[in-house]
Amino acid sequence: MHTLNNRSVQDTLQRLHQLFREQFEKRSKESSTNLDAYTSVSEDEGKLLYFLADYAQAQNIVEFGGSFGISTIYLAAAAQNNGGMVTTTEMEPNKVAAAQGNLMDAGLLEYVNILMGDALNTLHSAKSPIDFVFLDGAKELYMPVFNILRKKLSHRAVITAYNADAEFSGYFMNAKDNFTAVKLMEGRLLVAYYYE
Ligand SMILES: C[S@@+](CC[C@H](N)C(=O)[O-])C[C@H]1O[C@@H](n2cnc3c(N)ncnc32)[C@H](O)[C@@H]1O
Repeated sequence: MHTLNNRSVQDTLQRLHQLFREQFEKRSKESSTNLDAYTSVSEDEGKLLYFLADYAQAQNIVEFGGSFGISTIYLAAAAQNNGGMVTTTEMEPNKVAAAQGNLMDAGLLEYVNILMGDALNTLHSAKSPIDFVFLDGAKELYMPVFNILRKKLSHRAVITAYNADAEFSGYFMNAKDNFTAVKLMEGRLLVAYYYE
């Protein structure tokens, strides 16, 4: 059975998606609020990440920007299927604590290593080879973060990035030698496939 279909995983995801929908609607009425804290992948986007990571048989998955752990749950479900682990990064301690609780509720905490702090510092400790990358932290850091990881990519790594800016997307869409890339989910999700 798919790990994603486990009762504990589904109950936790449904609770969190519902909470985020409510918080997003409430906060979007307060124009001064930074909505980043209330944004996560949607259910369809999370499922797509799960499908990709699972089908790639990814064992070593790295995430930039774990927040409260919604996307991390989808990735960790794939990691469990493949006997692997997710290394995720989050700079805000309150979010790390919340993510730990949410991953525990989903029954997936043992498949996740959370690096607390600035990913530009913490990700140097990421182990190689990396099979799957999901970038969803500060958009201007996608390229510096990717540059930390690129020497550790496995032969057929999959790189995914949420709401990447034109410069980052352009690099992958045009880097024809080693990458082939596509934008999915109305352009929100860049998926690049590395071939060494
Ligand atoms: C949009 S949220 C991530 C949402 C999450 N991926 C999901 O779908 O559930 C972006 C997160 O990246 C974190 N972040 C931004 N810059 C970071 C950095 N340099 N290092 C670590 N985390 C960072 C923020 O604190 C925030 O929680």
